[in-house]
Amino acid sequence: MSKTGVMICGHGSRSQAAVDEFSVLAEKLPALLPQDWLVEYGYLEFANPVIRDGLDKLREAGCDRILAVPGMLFAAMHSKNDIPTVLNTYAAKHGIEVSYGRELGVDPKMVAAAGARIQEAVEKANADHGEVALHDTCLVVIGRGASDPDANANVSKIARLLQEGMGFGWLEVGYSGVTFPLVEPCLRHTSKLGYKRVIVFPYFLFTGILIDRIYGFTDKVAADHPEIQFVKAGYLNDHEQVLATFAERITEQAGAVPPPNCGTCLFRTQELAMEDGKVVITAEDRAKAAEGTAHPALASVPPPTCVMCKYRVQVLGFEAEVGSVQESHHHHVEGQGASAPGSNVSDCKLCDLFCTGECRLDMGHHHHHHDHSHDHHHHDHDHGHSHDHSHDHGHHHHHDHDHVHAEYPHAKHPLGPESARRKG
Ligand SMILES: C[C@@]1(CC(=O)O)c2cc3[nH]c(cc4nc(cc5[nH]c(cc(n2)[C@H]1CCC(=O)O)[C@@](C)(CC(=O)O)[C@@H]5CCC(=O)O)C(CC(=O)O)=C4CCC(=O)O)c(CCC(=O)O)c3CC(=O)O
Ligand SMILES: [Co+2]
Repeated sequence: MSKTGVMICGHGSRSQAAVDEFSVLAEKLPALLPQDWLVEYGYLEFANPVIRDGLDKLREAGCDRILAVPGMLFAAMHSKNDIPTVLNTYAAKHGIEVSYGRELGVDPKMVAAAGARIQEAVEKANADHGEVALHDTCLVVIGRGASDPDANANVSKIARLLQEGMGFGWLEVGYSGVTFPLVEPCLRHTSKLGYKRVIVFPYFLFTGILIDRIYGFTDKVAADHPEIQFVKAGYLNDHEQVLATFAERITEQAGAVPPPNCGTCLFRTQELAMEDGKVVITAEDRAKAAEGTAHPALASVPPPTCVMCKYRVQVLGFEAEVGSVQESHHHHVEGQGASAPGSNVSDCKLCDLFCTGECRLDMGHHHHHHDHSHDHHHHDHDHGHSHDHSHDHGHHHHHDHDHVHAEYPHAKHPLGPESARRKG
């Protein structure tokens, strides 16, 4: 008899409160799954346990089939690159089957959960400050923001479904980082529209550094506009419809047709970071392995996750990224702990009340991914000669930058991360 393990791959944070909230959700999930399935969780960044720890526990408990899911709202860098690389590296190392599910994505259950959080905020504001009609209220949805236009566009889609479903007078969409507009410029624009009440809703799973940033900028703009009621809505957290979506993302992997899966993407070569160097799995090898199976990515009508994927097809403005190598950048910040440098704004020279992200502005593109490591390890980023020292995550063999990561095309947009720069 085969034994099934479930691996929930969370984001992780330097904020202990964020990690605590995630673990509450992960511990509620087994109740929604078949009784004989074992469930573990782990984090991609900062927090412990890391994803490998959870996989170890499942393997040691005798699971020979592992169903992994990204604890992610949308398919961007983490869902499409980091997590599938961590999982496939583990599967290759231990000769165990690890299947990979889809992101939570655009789903009516997620929209219902978001709608409930907004409704709670509206009711509380009406009770505290008197009734304001939804037609006189502007909804602002803040997404995480990524260098993946499909993920960013899906935030807009969810936002529209919320505005239209609930009947708000107007809608604006902003992002907490990477893309544009960021929270502050978004709210400054919103404040010009003449709405009496503005509901700021972070479409986020958990609290953390970014929620503090979103609420922090909201307070800042609100202080400049006493004529407008700014209402901070709660984030998704462990809403029952979020839990139901997670459960579906797990169980659907055990169905007859597997869900679209970035872990077996037939359009990209993948690099696994094994302890003794990199292992390259070419797109051709993956296609060969998929022959004769009913993998949905092979269908003439691609599944939703793949339709607008910048790695599969040319997407306006992102043409350079088709077929780029799939690999993980996150080994540097894995398991550093919730008290990793930067977790405390009081240690920061640039920020007072919350992390604005200004510290990241002058890091080079590669440093964008490797910044945390520079405080702890010394990578000299030498190209083309082999290093004879070894260090724990064993990625040094392929740190030769033999391929270039496309930079986010609008990194310098004035309403993007640049807007956090303190002028003068
Ligand atoms: C504070 C920080 C960590 C720190 O340094 O402390 C942090 C924190 C968190 N991110 C979360 C989510 C996501 N992070 C990304 C992506 C990136 N996040 C990165 C940095 C940072 N993220 C630091 C602040 C940097 C700044 O100043 O803006 C980038 C830039 C660099 C990198 O990670 O290498 C990389 C860009 C990759 C690209 O180019 O696209 C995506 C999108 C994606 O998948 O790519 C998602 C949504 C996934 C989904 O869809 O759910 C959550 C959970 C939120 C929740 O609960 O929902 C937290 C927790 C928290 O807020 O504490
Ligand atoms: Co991240």
